[in-house]
Amino acid sequence: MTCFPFCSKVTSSARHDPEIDEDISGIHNVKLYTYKQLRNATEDFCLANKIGEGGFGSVYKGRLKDGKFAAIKVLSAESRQGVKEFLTEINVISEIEHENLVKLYGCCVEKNNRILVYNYLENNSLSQTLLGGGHNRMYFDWKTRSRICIGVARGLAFLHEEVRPHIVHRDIKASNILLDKDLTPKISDFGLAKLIPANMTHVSTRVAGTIGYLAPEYAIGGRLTRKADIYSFGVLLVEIVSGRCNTNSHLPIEEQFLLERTWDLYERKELIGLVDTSLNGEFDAEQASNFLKIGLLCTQESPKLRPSMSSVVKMLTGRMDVDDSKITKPALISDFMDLKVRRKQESSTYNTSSASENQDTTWRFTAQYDQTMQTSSVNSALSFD
Ligand SMILES: Nc1ncnc2c1ncn2[C@@H]1O[C@H](COP(=O)(O)OP(=O)(O)OP(=O)(O)O)[C@@H](O)[C@H]1O
Repeated sequence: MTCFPFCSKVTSSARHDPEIDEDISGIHNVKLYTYKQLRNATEDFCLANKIGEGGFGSVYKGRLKDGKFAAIKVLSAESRQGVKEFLTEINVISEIEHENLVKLYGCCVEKNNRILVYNYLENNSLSQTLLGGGHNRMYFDWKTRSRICIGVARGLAFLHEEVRPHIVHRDIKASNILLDKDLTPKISDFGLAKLIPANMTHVSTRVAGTIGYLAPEYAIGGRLTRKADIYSFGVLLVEIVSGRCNTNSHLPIEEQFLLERTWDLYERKELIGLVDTSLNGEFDAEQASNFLKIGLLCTQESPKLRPSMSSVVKMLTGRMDVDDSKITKPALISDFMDLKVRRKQESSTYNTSSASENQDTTWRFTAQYDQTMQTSSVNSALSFD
């Protein structure tokens, strides 16, 4: 079991650098790199080494002094909100280690620079390689897909049940699942993560996450429990089996929303028709059908009915039966209200503007939410009719 809070030791030659400001006091037990070290690692942050662009800045591939490759995420100077997430990310993942979580090597806090340094993962994100239509697209056979689903479930079960206090990730989605050289999945991007104290069943929070993956009770009520992550995982699971994004406006209307489509096929006992046709029928039909049912169990309207992540792992690995009789209709945000969301280009990764038409249909927002407010006063990028 891994426990918070962490000890407050900062390890680095940079700790005596007078230019490091008070942000450092919020950082515990993390290796600190100097800006110069990271500039050398990335050949002065040259464009050729840029491997991605996220909501909060650019990501470069670099080689550290010890010879290890690293993904170096430079927070953009304008990103005020990003600074908070920078500290969250550091404090959440610096002490935890798991095969299915991205590893943070350290960070840099110097003058205005805020930089995170991770282990470099060779095979990009699931949104690029499995769901994307660009040059990063890869073929995933059934065995690899099932291994990825189980790996992500194990990583999430670890965050939810083994770490104290429990961690809710809040942004489980295909672009936050990175793959190493063996296609082992690693959950990344802990900038929105929340710690749930042991004596609390939920925390009330400003809503953040990505539409399409967001549990309606959390999106609407701001009530955050681990079940919100389990909902997002259920959406991701169905995406991996079907090889398509949760929303695709290019499809006929009745097929645009993946969960609706899944429920429809489930009711017609035709669930297997959802499995990715690019597999050319080469998959374990019983396992694929079970995975889709687990996706439905995870996305049910009542959070209480959704299984815990450890049960999900057991079901995915065949150590627990998938009980059909427990499946109820998924919670669809569109059932609750008509959402108008200002569209923001989703984390378009560098050099992959053509990566995926499907990716364009993912929406991301961060909404201020106060429990005393009416939903109509939710501000920012999300508004309700
Ligand atoms: N550890 C890593 N190893 C290899 N590539 C990485 C790593 N971390 C990030 N990347 C690349 O950088 C891209 C951007 O990552 P980042 O986490 O900044 O944003 P995102 O998750 O794609 O988007 P958003 O910030 O909107 O959630 C990723 O899609 C991936 O291609």
